[in-house]
Amino acid sequence: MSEQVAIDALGTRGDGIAREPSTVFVPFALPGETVTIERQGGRGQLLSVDHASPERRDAPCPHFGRCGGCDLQHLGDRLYAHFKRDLVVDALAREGLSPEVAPLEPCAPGSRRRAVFTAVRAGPRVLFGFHEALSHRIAPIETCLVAVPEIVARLKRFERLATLLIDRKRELRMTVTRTQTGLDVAIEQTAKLSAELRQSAIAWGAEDQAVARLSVDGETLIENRVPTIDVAGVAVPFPAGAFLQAVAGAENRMAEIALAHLAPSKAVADLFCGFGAFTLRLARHHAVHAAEFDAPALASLEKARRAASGLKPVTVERRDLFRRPLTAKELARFDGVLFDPPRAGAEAQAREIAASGVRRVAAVSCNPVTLARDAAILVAGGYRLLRVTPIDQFLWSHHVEAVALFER
Ligand SMILES: C[S@@+](CC[C@H](N)C(=O)[O-])C[C@H]1O[C@@H](n2cnc3c(N)ncnc32)[C@H](O)[C@@H]1O
Repeated sequence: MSEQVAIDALGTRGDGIAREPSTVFVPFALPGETVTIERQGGRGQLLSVDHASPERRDAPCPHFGRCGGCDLQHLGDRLYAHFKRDLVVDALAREGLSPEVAPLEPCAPGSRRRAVFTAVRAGPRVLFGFHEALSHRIAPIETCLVAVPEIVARLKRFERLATLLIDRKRELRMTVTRTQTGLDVAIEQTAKLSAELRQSAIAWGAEDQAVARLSVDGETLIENRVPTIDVAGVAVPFPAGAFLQAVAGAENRMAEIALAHLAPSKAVADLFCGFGAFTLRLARHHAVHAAEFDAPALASLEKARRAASGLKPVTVERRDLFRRPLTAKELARFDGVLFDPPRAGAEAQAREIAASGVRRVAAVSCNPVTLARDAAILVAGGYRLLRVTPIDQFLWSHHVEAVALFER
């Protein structure tokens, strides 16, 4: 049965929230709007917008509403920037922190250099695209407004490859990354490749010189060029499937902010360093110790470090920083720390930093909730939280990056 409700807030996933007659989350509805919905438990399916907010705009992408990649295209610029900044402000406030929070640093459409596609069988057809929001269903796509043009221009080709290689029972995952030397295409969960399929996949990779490498379940089928990522003038070999900041411009801004803060430091620890996106930038000015769990990422960093010239000393360490964080005692030889953990944050590591004497700390995070928790640990340990900058690395999604700067 349909009902009309008044939306009075946005939830952390960007859904409209109506509180009367009882709380319901309504995707694609905005505060100030009156909408007609059909309730399905605590969620409401939007049937019509009866009174629209002046902050509403037409979504630019034809797949908006079905494709789960972008859920905020209907927000006007002002509301969008406030919403994302507030994700950070509110998470910090819940931990009792109220530092200066800068305005949201914007992100341009067509700048995401990595896309993860899924293909599934639907009867005789193969659906290729992105997951729908909160669903296992796939929304087929003809275009994408957030990915870089080199990726968007080849959607049909990627679909062709996925259709060729998809297993009978499992869904196929394809991660496409634009590197400095071309596209890295990494496929997971394929059928066991027959000699014929293997040849077809290799031919697919050979016929498009924009493809640097094609790998299937970790095995390189064709490498036209070694995929590399440029970090501060150093070409780092890109391990298939390794973590990469999604937008180069966002990575640059995060690095700029963190490096400016750490500039007076002599020796810096870069924790959760990946293949060295911050390590190699830091190493232009400081001795750096880089720690990370992912062995291929560390091997790439090590290779790049050896080949580079003009760097200060860099040491790398494979270490599980959740179980075995650098201890306060080990941190005594550093006067700066940068940490950039996965979404779960760096609770154990934050406790050791809080107990250390390290002068300056920069925290980079893709999750405001765990960032706030870790920030509260540092503040309880005597650090001042100087400033937090939200960065829009994930355009039109409800995700936001942030860089937080601490000092003692
Ligand atoms: C958000 S990424 C940041 C990587 C790098 N700083 C960059 O900007 O490219 C988080 C990194 O933490 C690493 N990681 C995840 N769990 C870890 C753990 N328990 N110990 C150490 N590193 C871990 C991941 O492999 C990944 O490289």
